[in-house]
Amino acid sequence: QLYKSLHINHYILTSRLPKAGETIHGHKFFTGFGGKGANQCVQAARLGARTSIICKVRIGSLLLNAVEYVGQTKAAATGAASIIVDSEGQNVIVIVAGANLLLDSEDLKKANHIICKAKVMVCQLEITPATSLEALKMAHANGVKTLFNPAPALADLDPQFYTHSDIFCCNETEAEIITGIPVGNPEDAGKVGLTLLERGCKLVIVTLGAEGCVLVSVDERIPKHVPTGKVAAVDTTGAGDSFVGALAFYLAYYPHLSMEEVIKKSNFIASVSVQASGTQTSFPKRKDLPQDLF
Ligand SMILES: Nc1ncnc2c1ncn2[C@@H]1O[C@H](COP(=O)(O)OP(=O)(O)OP(=O)(O)O)[C@@H](O)[C@H]1O
Ligand SMILES: [K+]
Repeated sequence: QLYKSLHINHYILTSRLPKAGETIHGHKFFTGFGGKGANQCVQAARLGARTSIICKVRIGSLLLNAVEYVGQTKAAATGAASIIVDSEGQNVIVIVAGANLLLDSEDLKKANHIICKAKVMVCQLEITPATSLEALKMAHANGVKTLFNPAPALADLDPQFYTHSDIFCCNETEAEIITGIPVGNPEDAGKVGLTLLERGCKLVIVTLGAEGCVLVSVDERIPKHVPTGKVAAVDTTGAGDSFVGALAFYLAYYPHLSMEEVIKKSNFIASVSVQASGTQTSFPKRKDLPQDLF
């Protein structure tokens, strides 16, 4: 399984968010790895998947095990995000994509052997869209299943993303930016799914937070709402990445499960992540989950 994009996150916890021009004291600072690609990769790995990430960082900035292809550059800093969270769980985030945006065709060529032998490739939009698209095409040409998560969303997404994604998985906000259809319930999500099928998608999943997901595909054009169990959410940050990582894990290791079953299991795993704080810190490990998921 393959993923893209990596950030170093700097977290600051404060009692409230600062106003423009204001300096306040925070009570905690810590760093962690982030980036949608890295988060999704971590969730899949915690379920037992063998994963690789293709990314670019500043030369000498960090060494990662579990990373099979790391391009290095002097031209930009490693991607970074500053995340300030107040006592109510509200946050403000600034991301500097940095070296992630320098991942290019040359890097993909060097990683070709990894791409060809993957069962599933997962792409997001935290690297240059053209590079993501090229990676999807390379995977597709080699019979690798492609899972595309158009995050952060772009209004003018290249239409080739639709045809080169075996599975197109977005949340409500991304669905609205991409299709112009505001999503507030499963019915709206169904409309998004049908619109994306018209644009060339084969299978669309729209995630709906506590409502679970809606699934639409060329084989089953009637939108199917797959609800998730009720849980006491403490921090939903990272739920989307936990879901996508779980989805990739099941697609690679349980290819004969029905899509509905795969989504039910992925819903469950993401619902565990919302019951703990943080992003990667909240992603469950296989040994701590009910074994009938595997
Ligand atoms: N409150 C919740 N209760 C149970 N499951 C949840 C909840 N919120 C999210 N989930 C699970 O996580 C999946 C993804 O959530 P969501 O649609 O909110 O993604 P997202 O907006 O990309 O997440 P985020 O931006 O918070 O990381 C949902 O489909 C569901 O399975
Ligand atoms: K969480």
